[in-house]
Amino acid sequence: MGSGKTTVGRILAEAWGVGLRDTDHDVEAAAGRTISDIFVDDGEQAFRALERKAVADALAAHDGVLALGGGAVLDPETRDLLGGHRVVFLHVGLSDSVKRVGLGSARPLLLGNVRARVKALLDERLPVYREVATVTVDTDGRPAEDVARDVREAVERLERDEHDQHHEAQEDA
Ligand SMILES: Nc1ncnc2c1ncn2[C@@H]1O[C@H](COP(=O)(O)OP(=O)(O)OP(=O)(O)O)[C@@H](O)[C@H]1O
Ligand SMILES: O=C(O)C1=C[C@@H](O)[C@@H](O)[C@H](O)C1
Ligand SMILES: [Mg+2]
Repeated sequence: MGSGKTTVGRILAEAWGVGLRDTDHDVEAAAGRTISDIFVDDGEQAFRALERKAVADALAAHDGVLALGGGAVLDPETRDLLGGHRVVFLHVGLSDSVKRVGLGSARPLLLGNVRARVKALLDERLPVYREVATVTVDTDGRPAEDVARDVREAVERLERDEHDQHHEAQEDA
């Protein structure tokens, strides 16, 4: 949370001339309720199911940058949906994360002691984020523009490599 998905996503979408979609926004639009209300009324499991559907729908319909909810990759089926896509992990440490989300956060998973909750979530999730990511960029103490440039260079490098490998394979055939 607060790693810069929306901010960096917007810069990238503009640079590539594509659209930006955000599954948190899609879930709220589809449910006609806020994420906080969904968590309070129906619980996290119900939210993850709506989120999984939002990710599947977005991947099927949207050819651009997709910002995922911070916990989307915790769901194994959502992780499977991401196979074959470029997944960017914007790494943020405890102190920058807390600064960015604000101590008075309305996020359902941060209720209580924000710093302690962010630490627990980071500890628990880091291994999953690292496993799912094809590109990882550190965001601590760095402007969003610099982060976006690193993501762009890394993704474009991957695409060049894939393109070259594809041509080499064709030449060998
Ligand atoms: N690299 C950065 N350095 C400093 N502040 C940043 C950086 N990236 C984003 N921010 C600021 O941190 C806040 C959260 O950023 P943003 O909304 O982009 O994060 P997010 O990952 O989309 O969060 P969420 O979990 O709510 O979806 C915003 O106020 C944004 O301006
Ligand atoms: O980290 C999380 O689990 C969440 C992050 C937000 O993007 C929202 O998807 C929701 O508040 C849950
Ligand atoms: Mg966001």
